[in-house]
This record gives sequence, structure tokens and C-alpha cells, in this order.
Amino acid sequence: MTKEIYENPDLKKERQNCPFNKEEITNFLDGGKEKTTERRQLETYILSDEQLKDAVPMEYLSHADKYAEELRKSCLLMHKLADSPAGQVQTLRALMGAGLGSAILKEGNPIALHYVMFIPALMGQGTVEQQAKWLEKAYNLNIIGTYAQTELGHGTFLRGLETKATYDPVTKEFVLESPSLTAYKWWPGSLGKTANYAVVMAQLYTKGKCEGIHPFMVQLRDEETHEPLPGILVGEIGPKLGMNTNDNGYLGFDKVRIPREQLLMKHSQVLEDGTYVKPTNSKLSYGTMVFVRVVVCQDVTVNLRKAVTIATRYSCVRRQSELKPGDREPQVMDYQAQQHKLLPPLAATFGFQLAADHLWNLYNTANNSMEQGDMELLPDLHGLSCALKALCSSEAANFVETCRQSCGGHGYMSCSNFPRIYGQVTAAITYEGENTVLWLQVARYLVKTRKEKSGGLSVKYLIDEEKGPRTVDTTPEGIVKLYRRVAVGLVDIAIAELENNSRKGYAPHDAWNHAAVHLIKAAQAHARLFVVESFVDSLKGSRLSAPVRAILSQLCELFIIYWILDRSGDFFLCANLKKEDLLQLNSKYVQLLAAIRPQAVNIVDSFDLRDEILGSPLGCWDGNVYQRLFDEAAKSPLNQKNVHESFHKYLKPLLKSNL
Ligand SMILES: CCCCCCCCCCCCCCCCCCC/C=C/C(=O)SCCNC(=O)CCNC(=O)[C@H](O)C(C)(C)COP(=O)(O)OP(=O)(O)OC[C@H]1O[C@@H](n2cnc3c(N)ncnc32)[C@H](O)[C@@H]1OP(=O)(O)O
Ligand SMILES: Cc1cc2nc3c(=O)[nH]c(=O)nc-3n(C[C@H](O)[C@H](O)[C@H](O)COP(=O)(O)OP(=O)(O)OC[C@H]3O[C@@H](n4cnc5c(N)ncnc54)[C@H](O)[C@@H]3O)c2cc1C
Repeated sequence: MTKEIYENPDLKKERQNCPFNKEEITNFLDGGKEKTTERRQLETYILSDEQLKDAVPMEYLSHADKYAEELRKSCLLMHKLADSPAGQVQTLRALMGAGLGSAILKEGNPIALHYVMFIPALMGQGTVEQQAKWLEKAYNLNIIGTYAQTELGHGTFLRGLETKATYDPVTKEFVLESPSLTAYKWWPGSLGKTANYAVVMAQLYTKGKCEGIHPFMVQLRDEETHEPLPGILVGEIGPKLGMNTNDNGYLGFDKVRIPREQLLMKHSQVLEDGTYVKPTNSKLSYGTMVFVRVVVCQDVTVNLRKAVTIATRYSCVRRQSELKPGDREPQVMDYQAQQHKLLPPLAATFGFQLAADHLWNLYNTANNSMEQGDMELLPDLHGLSCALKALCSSEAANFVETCRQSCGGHGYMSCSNFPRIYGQVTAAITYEGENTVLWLQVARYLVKTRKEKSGGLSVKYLIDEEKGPRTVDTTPEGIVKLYRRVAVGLVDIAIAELENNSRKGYAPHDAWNHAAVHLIKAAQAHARLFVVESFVDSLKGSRLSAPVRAILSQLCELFIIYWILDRSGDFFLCANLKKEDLLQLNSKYVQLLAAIRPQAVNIVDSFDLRDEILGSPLGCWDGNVYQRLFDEAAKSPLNQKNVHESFHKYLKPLLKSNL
């Protein structure tokens, strides 16, 4: 007899008569049918392993037990790598990121930094010989590494890092030192307890001169006992807002000597006699950060997809209040206000992914040409990776919080999974370059391009002036033009502000600081333009069936109008937008909300996120929300006895004390 599978009747109804093929959208997002098959096989392979399941929810464990339990699962996952039905890199990507990996390791993978930064640093910064020496060991997990750059006193300002690596030509060694408390490395993931090696960024001194920060390969712990090596002071920094099993750590050096060959010398060298050989570009040592900025854009998008799926399904199950007097309480999704909360983030997941895909392609192209010694694409890659990392992470964090709020009280439960998702996404605002700082890097590139009339592909629009009449056209292509005008206009305003500040007598650095608000706005407009253009162009260029194209086009239009309505002042200021245009866009926006609303569940279904990955009773496929919330509550240790022992210890004496 086949067991009947429960499906909430409202969700069942939402799923009836879907006008498009959900599987086609799934394939589109995965990058092809075969990729979908591969992903599903991998998910089944990992998620069917009983040893990877939690005995109790992580929330109920102590800080140390959480770490130990997640490390156990992380190691088990690594043992499963060899038999994975997907390729090794594909499997690692899935396990380190917000998708499959988060179903098992809910607050971060203690080995993540090894794959996300340590191996990429060895590959990007090590010579062929150095890679031969360490990469295989790293791939085989004979050693586990991290990336130690940030210090207690400095994260953003890399030139201010204090850790010193002084070359001693007599012994042909570098001496590593932390000259002050603020010089201690602080934050590196996996550093606290997991890693036994690190790529350490330190100020290189040779022949009495500081040559700036460079990467050094440093052993931190004994390979057998895991005890810190002499002169290495290492530990964990304590609980955080999220990502609590990433064991972020601190690290100090008390005159630790390492051989000269442990300076990663792909781009710059120190010869035996101490002669320094410069890199072709001084920023090449920042390459590991660029890689992570690129992958973070993809990662926050997956997290956003999870949040939107949870909130959308829940909003179609949840019935509350009265829409039409006397009628049954409506699904909260039928309130226009709820659609306004959830449909823009839903649409954003597509825009962000398509933009992140473009960035990933640029990363690969630029990297290939840099391997051949051609640095031409580096400024564009730096500009775009900063712009998209900052935009995707900050927008995703706001959207995730909106999704949480859209679920009312139940969204505040830990088991809703919103706290963890938010913890992950908001961290991305800070790590790998604090967003404000990255916006200012982008602005620097935009101002330079506009003034010097030279720059890469992503900023070409700042050089080529728009031709023809500047009318307002509200087709998607017309809207892209509006965004472009805003991006150009805001750069011009920022430049005018800089010039104005100079005229007031400010020195260049002060003029820059006093124009920061305008500069950041210009950088944000540039990033938005890139996402909007990627969304519109990708749909134009893709081979999609008419029904899928229709729904994705509606999402695209909704999204690009949403941002205009959100920042209409910029469009009035720079794009000739008139009151009538805005009113027209407003009515188009609400029409689109109504048009997309009936397909919201079908669209999130097409993300094909398994319940284990969503990790939330609110977002499960079957919509059995209330039963699942009860089941979660039953797991609370406070519910294991009717009367907790604390009653006898504290409450009863108080009740009897006649205060
Ligand atoms: C086997 C492998 C399998 C792999 C599978 C892995 C895939 C995983 C997928 C899952 C992803 C999961 C992701 C989640 C994991 C979470 C991990 C988080 C870990 C976090 C780590 C960190 O945070 S590490 C520390 C990061 N720190 C920073 O980012 C510091 C920020 N500061 C800076 O970057 C810089 O200081 C600066 C940019 C702010 C300024 O630097 P500086 O003062 O030196 O420069 P100037 O301002 O003077 O500029 C000079 C000049 O240089 C140009 N420039 C600056 N930076 C760069 C760069 N990076 N590249 C190129 N060019 C650069 C700048 O534009 C200026 O140019 P001009 O021409 O002179 O104008
Ligand atoms: C979860 C997490 C994981 C991390 N993992 C790692 C890791 O693995 N390895 C590692 O090395 N580091 C890691 N970091 C550290 C991270 O890279 C830094 O925290 C980040 O680069 C910000 O630097 P900061 O903390 O010094 O902030 P600060 O630079 O002190 O920022 C404080 C404030 O000052 C502002 N500010 C600073 N400079 C400027 C400026 N020039 N103009 C305008 N405003 C400015 C900022 O916008 C911010 O508002 C991690 C951090 C977190 C949160």
C-alpha cells in the first residue's frame, strides 16, 4: 500500500495549473539539465547518510559541543568525497557553501577556510615548486590551513597591518613577530582549533626596508599532537552573531623562524642575499580576496533563495485577519503588502545570480590572462567584484530580514532558520572587505574612468556618451538606459563635489572624504546598473520556452522597477524622470505584483531546495507548518520534564518567601 503524502491544501492549490515548466527553471539556474541531475544525485548521496543527521538541534548544545559535533560531521563529509557521484570540485563547492553543505553544517563548516582561502592562496600566490610541495598535502587533507590577514587593530587598512616578517640573510629565514597586542591576527576562520597551517599576511622587511604585505606559509601546530609550535600563540575568539562553528581565531608570533622558501613567491621574491624582486603589480598579493568576493556573490544569492522559499511557502499556508468582511481569513500572501515584501527579493535572486555568473566568467577570463602576464583586466575585475560583493550582500541581508518579518512571530524562532541565514548573509557585509570600504574602491575606479576616459568593459558607459533624445521609455531596455543615466549622473555629481571641495581648499584626501556620501551613491548606482543589465540581457540571450520566458520577464520587470521606486530621487535628478513616469511605473509595479502572485509558490518550487537545505518548519514542501513547529518545540530540553529542577531551587523558595 502506498503511503499518502500530506500536502497542505493551500499549497496544493497554488501548485495546480502551473503555466510553466518548473524543471526548466531549475535547469536554467543549475546551468543545464545534466548539472541538475548531478546536483540531485549528490544531494541524495550526502543527505541519506544517517551519521550526518543531528541527534538534537544545534541550538541546545554548548559552544564547544557545537564545534565538536560540526567538526565530526565535517570530517565525515570529507571521507565521503572520494565516492561522491559528482566531481571533487563540484562536491566541495556544494559542501562549503549555503546550499547542500548548510543542510549538514548549519552554522558554518570548520574546514571551509581551507578550501575557500588557503588552497586558493597557495594556487594564486605560490610558485610551481611551492604548489608541488604543499598543494597535494592540502588536497589530501594531510594539512589543514586558513588565511590569516586581519589583526586586532586592522582589517580594512592592509598597509597598516603590524605582523612583521624580517629576512635574516645569515640563516636564510624570515622571523615572524607580533610587535603589539593589536598586531595579533584576529578573525581568521578555522584558526581557533582546526587549522595546523596558515597563509599569513605580514609586512616583509629585507635589507632594512619594508616592502609591504606578503603571504607566508606558516606551520602553526604539530602535525601529530596538534599542540601549537613554539612561539605560536593561538586560540579561538568566542561566540559571534552567526557562523559559530567556523572557529574564528587569534594568532600571535613570538620570533618564529621560517625558511625563506615559505614566502609565497609567485609574484614577488626575496633572493638568498635579501634582494627584493618586485611583482608586476603590487596588488597581486590581494588576489585571494578577489576570488572570495566573487564566490560570495553566488553564496549570498543561495541564502536569499532559501529565505524567500521559506517565507513564500509559509505566506501561502498562513491565513490571518480579514480581507473581505465575513469571508474566510485569506492567505497572507494575498495581501498586496505581503507581495511587496516577498516578490522583489524573489525576483532579486534571479538578477543576482545572473550578475554573479557574469562576474564568475570575468574572473576566469581575467585570471587566465593574468597567468600569461597580462594585467589589463585586473582593475575591472577588482571594481566589479567589490561592487557586486557589496551590493549582493547588503541587499540580501535586508531582504532576508524582510522575509523573516513577513513570517510574523514564527519567523523569530531559531528553528525558522532565519537567524542562521541572516547570520551568514550579514557576515558577508563585513568580511572580505567591509562594504563601505569596497564602495569607495568602486567609486575610485569610476571617478578615474570618467576623468581619464579610459577603463574596462564594465565602466565603458562612462566613456561613451549616450546619443539621441533623453526621453523616458519604460520598456526593460528603456529602463536600463535610465539606470545608465543615473549611474553616469551620480558619478558626475560626485566629481563635482570633489572639485567643489578642492576649490574650498581641501587637500585631495580631505576632498575625497568630504565627498564620500556622493561617491558611495555613485558606486551603488553602478552596481545596480550591472545587475539590471545582466538580468535584461541574459533573458534576451537565453533559449527559454515562451512560458518560462514570460514569468522570468515579469520578475525582471518587477525588479528593475522596484529599485527605481525605491530610489526615485536619483532618477528625477539624473534620468529626466517626471511625476507622470513615476506614476506609470507605480501602477505597472502593482500590476506585476498581482500577475506574479499566483505563481510565487511555483517559482520557489523551481529553486528545487530540499527540505533539509531549507532547514525550516515554515518552508517545508508539504506546508505542514503547525505540526512541524510543535515537533520542534518538543525537542526543547525544557520540555523533557513537566517540572524543571530550577523550580525547586529558585522559584519555589521565592513563591514561599512572602516578599
Ligand atoms: C579545491 C578548491 C575548491 C574550491 C571550492 C570553494 C568554493 C567555495 C564556494 C562557497 C563560498 C562560501 C563563502 C563563504 C565562506 C566565508 C569565508 C569568509 C572568510 C573571510 C575572510 C576574510 O575576510 S579575509 C580578509 C579580507 N580583508 C579585506 O578584504 C580587507 C579589505 N581591504 C582591502 O582590500 C584594501 O586594503 C583596500 C582595497 C581597502 C585598499 O587597499 P590599499 O590601501 O592598499 O590600496 P589603495 O586604496 O591605495 O588602492 C591602490 C590601488 O590598488 C587598487 N586595488 C586595491 N585592491 C585591489 C585588488 N584586490 N585587486 C586589484 N587592485 C586593487 C586600487 O583600485 C587602486 O588602484 P588605482 O589604479 O591606484 O586607483
Ligand atoms: C564572520 C567573519 C569572518 C572573517 N574571516 C576572516 C578570515 O578568515 N581571515 C581574515 O583575515 N579576516 C577575516 N575576517 C575579518 C574581516 O575581513 C574584517 O573584519 C573586515 O575586513 C573589516 O575590517 P575591520 O574589522 O578592521 O573593520 P574596520 O575597518 O575597523 O571598520 C569599522 C568601520 O570603519 C569604517 N571604515 C574603515 N575604513 C574606512 C575608510 N577608509 N573609509 C570609510 N570608512 C571606513 C567601516 O566602514 C566600518 O564602518 C572575518 C570577519 C568576519 C566578521
